[in-house]
Amino acid sequence: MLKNNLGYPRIGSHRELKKACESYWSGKISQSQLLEVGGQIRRQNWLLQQQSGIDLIPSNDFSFYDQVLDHSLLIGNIPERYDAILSGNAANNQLDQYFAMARGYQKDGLDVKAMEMTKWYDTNYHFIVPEFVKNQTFKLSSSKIFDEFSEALALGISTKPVILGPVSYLLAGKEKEDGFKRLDLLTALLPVYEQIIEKLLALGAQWIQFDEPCLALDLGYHEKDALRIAYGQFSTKFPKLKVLLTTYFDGLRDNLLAASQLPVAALHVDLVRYPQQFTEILGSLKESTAISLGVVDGRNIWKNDYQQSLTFIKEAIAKLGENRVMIAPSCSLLHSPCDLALEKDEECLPAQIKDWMAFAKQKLSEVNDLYEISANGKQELLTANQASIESRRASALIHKPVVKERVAALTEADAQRTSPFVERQKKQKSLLNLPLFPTTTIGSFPQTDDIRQLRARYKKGDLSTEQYETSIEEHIKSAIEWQENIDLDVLVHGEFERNDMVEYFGELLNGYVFTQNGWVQSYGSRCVKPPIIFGDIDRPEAMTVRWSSFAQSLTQKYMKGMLTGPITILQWSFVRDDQPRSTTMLQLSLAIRDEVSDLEKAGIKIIQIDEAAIREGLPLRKADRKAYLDNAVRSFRVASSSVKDETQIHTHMCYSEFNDIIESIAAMDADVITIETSRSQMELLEAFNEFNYPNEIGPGVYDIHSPRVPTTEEMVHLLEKASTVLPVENIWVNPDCGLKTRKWPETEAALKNMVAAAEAVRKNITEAL
Ligand SMILES: Nc1nc2c(c(=O)[nH]1)N[C@@H](CNc1ccc(C(=O)N[C@@H](CCC(=O)N[C@@H](CCC(=O)N[C@@H](CCC(=O)O)C(=O)O)C(=O)O)C(=O)O)cc1)CN2
Ligand code: MET
Ligand SMILES: [Zn+2]
Repeated sequence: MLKNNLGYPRIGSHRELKKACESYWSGKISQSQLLEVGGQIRRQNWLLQQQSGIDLIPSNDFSFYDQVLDHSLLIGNIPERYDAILSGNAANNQLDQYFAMARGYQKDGLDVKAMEMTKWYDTNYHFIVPEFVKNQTFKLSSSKIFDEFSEALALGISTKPVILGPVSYLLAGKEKEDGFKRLDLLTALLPVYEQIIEKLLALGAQWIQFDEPCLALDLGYHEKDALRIAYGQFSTKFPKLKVLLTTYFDGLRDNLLAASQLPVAALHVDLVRYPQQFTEILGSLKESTAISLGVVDGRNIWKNDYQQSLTFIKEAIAKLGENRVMIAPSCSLLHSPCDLALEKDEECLPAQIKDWMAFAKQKLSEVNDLYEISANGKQELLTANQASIESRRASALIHKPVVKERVAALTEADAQRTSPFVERQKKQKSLLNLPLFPTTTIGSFPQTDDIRQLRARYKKGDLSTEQYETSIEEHIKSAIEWQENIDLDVLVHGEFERNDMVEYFGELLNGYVFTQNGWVQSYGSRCVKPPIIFGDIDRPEAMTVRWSSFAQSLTQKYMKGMLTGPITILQWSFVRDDQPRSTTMLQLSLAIRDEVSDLEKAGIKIIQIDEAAIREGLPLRKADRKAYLDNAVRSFRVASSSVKDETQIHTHMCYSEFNDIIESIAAMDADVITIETSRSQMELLEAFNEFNYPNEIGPGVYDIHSPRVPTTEEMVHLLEKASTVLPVENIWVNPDCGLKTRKWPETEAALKNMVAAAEAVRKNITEAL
């Protein structure tokens, strides 16, 4: 029985990789220093996994930015526009070209945009979307996967290289030209995979892990056929190769036969997300195929219930024999924080609650424990585990009857604004009196080192509350003056008091605990520290009113109140697994609803409730979507419907492919929605157009994930494009998302250009009339 791990967090337990990458990008360290940090992290991870008793230790799960982008380089899928990065006198090499693809490049007389980025399945991890053209060719173009295998081997560890499977890779990308389908490229792609396999086998690899998470999606005949062709071909050409095929994030369901009949040495399944089909899977495996049991949750932080996992392990052994069973986490541990042992602050995380948890490092031990219990009869490990599980189950900390009663008492009327949108719009237009194409931003302004240090010093106790709040007020004051100067129409306070749009609220709500070091990669060097919901949620006191009313008191212009909505708070927290997500979401809705009412009472006329993560939380399988969307819409409406008609409710969503959920977006009935659209050149608006989306929309006119400054002309162009599909009186002008990750100089330049673009478009329209 092998102990298998699919992937380990690569950020380093103190975010060493983040710090090194950002230092390299700003010219503070050399490339060789950056490479050295990468090497140290890999070494530590491999040794840790070895010490934890893992047999199948992954390599090539490390990445300086994103593993999908690494894969595009591996197979030589580099869009032509990035060729320029390597030529000329800039002395760039492949790593710089790689970062240019991820982040854009605007120096040495070059101006190249970043590639599109989007969410990886239903996670908060973002990948760089592969681009495909009609006569796409592929060519082995990076040695990373081989170098890392050799590097581990030099440490005495024979790893299992991890590679994104050809079908999931093709499906993750986008056609950039008409006249072909990306799956047609399989034939051109497979020879490069074969070269990779051949080289890895020559280096001594035994197992190769092929990730095919697309098996968790609704697949048609062509996709299943592509899997059959690819893995059929690998097994024919490489009889010695041991393929470990993985699927995760949902069950196989109707893809069971498509997966179980593939000629692979082992099939990994996610038994946390979808235990229902387990017996059926065991019964349908080919005789030569082993099963890797994904029993330890790679997506949440709760301690594994050994008793429950052991039932799977026992059943698998009984049916297949020990040699055909592996124990594993459900998916790559990329999505887990690194090490629970680093949490030492009882105020953030009380010992009693900490005892219920496991982070990546602890999850490796859990895999090992499960092995020790089932193979070596170490019952004491089971006894200790069951004591923790039982203490959580029976804990009085978790349950608050008043909260449960309030959720149970919610009515239809609680989820309903007073008047329909058309009437609200009239009242709002006459009250707010904004120009056509009103300009605004999404909420946050740059989180400078200054502000982070301020927060860090306050947390440490080096600053008094008064000193801290005075400094935050100064930041707000100068942000408001600054926005008035560049002549934005609707202002924001800048979110300087927030570490993160979800963590901040988690810290202010009951029912949450949080960590000091529980970082998880979101994209590139950006990490999040999801707060943890362990019990029933309520709001002890107003959370944002103090800052919003202070900000509003400084200006005649309208200030947007700024909240994170229930769907997003839930999606970006680690959630309890002892009640349905929809129940927790409604508890959050009520907390936000009370905050909305308090903001309105304090005189705030525009309130934005961010639902950045609505699309990300959408179930991967169509069959599950309606229930999710109904709950999500209801939750948003409960959060937003207490206000009078004149109060304008905004929402904001990022990375959204809305085509399939546009009805639900409309059903949320926000007066204004701001969305990400710029990297996809407003493609998205077609869905709003086709559906005749009635409410107001701010299609983002520039990409904030890149430091590149957009020109006025390109934003005018995007706004004109938007005007052809949307009624002009419904269009707002704003960036794609918040500006917290940007620096002030580029923010200033970009927003000035944006205001100029709005003015130009207004002028064109007036002249045309
Ligand atoms: N939860 C969440 N998910 C999201 C987003 C989001 O905003 N939040 N946005 C979308 C894109 N994803 C993003 C994810 C992270 C960040 C981001 O900026 N993260 C920050 C960390 C934010 C944070 O919590 N900062 C804390 C802690 C800061 C810190 O690093 N402190 C230093 C000490 C202070 C210093 O001297 O710098 C330390 O602990 O070492 C704070 O500001 O208070 C980062 O990686 O740099 C941005 C976008 C989608 N998903
Ligand atoms: N109000 C938030 C901000 O501007 C919304 C971000 S969505 C990831 O940062
Ligand atoms: Zn956003």
